Amino acid sequence: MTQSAAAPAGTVTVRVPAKVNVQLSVGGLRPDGFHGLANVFLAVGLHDSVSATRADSPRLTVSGPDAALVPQDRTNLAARAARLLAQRHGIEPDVHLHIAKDIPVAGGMAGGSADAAGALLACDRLWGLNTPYEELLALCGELGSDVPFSLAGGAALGQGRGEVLTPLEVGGTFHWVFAVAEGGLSTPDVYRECDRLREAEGTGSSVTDVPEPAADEALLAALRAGDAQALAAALHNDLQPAALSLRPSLRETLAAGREAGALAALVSGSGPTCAFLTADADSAARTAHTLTASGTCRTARATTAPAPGATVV
Ligand SMILES: C[C@@](CO)(OP(=O)(O)O)[C@H](O)COP(=O)(O)OP(=O)(O)OC[C@H]1O[C@@H](n2ccc(N)nc2=O)[C@H](O)[C@@H]1O
Ligand SMILES: Nc1ncnc2c1ncn2[C@@H]1O[C@H](COP(=O)(O)OP(=O)(O)O)[C@@H](O)[C@H]1O
Repeated sequence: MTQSAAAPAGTVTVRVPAKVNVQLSVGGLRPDGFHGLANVFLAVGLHDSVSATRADSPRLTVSGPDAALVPQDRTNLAARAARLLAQRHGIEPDVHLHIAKDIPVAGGMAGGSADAAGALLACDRLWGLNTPYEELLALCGELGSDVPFSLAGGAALGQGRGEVLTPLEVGGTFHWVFAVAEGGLSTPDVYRECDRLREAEGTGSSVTDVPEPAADEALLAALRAGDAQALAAALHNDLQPAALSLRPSLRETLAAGREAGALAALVSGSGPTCAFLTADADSAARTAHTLTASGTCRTARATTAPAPGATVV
């Protein structure tokens, strides 16, 4: 049975970061259709904001240059998050969610996951539920593999399908540039292509063929030390060959960033956004400028990491 929600408030707005995977090691395909991961997430300073306002029925709006690319029906991850939270507390999901979208859509930067985590926290506060953090994290895990990290932010090792988090220490600020591509890539398609490439190489792609992935100790030490050179040497993404196979033009984007002076270049998660680690803020600004002018991406943006997780503003 449902009851009406208590503790009315005006509007609650939550700011949520995008992520880059500094290590994405992909194990074999599990019987449940997911891959076991050693996924080292780093939250970066590109954000969406999710606002929750009381309403008579569920409603969702999206603003920002890429708003048209975001589903505005019940399939939106933010709307799903609100329904899940309401259902767990036996209340109606009557809320107007507004997403101010700045994270590239279908870009391998967990924008949808960010909106889900943001909506969960915003609705929790709007409805006066004050769900314990560990319970919010568990709800995030039900919504998607990357959603718990969007709530947590900072840096973390994601195991299982990425949802089992261990927070990681970061000893400094890292300067990144993100080259945003024209159009997105589907995450399931990229995992499927990874499996296809592994089969074609003759290594096999199932859990019995692929060794269980583990975090790279040198990479974790580089994060702890805030050492950009060491982190650059350790960056690794097992989905990169699959993303490049589906979108060969990304090779030119990666090359353009390296030529512009980045310490290292890699595809962000499932892509097609490309990520460039640079030595400092000046180098990041120069790299972003050169990449934008190169014509190998739609735009390039400089920012820093780590960023805090979902935060009520
Ligand atoms: C690849 C990563 C890297 O952080 O993110 P993106 O770069 O796309 O943002 C993640 O693993 C994406 O996580 P997320 O986008 O939350 O995926 P989910 O909704 O849980 O799953 C979508 C689909 O991706 C595939 N999937 C996802 C996670 C995982 N560990 N193994 C998988 O094979 C499955 O086909 C699944 O049905
Ligand atoms: N709030 C949302 N923002 C963006 N995409 C969403 C959202 N809700 C559902 N989606 C769907 O999720 C897909 C993946 O989007 P996104 O999370 O931005 O990319 P990625 O999984 O590459 O990080 C989109 O193509 C879209 O259909």
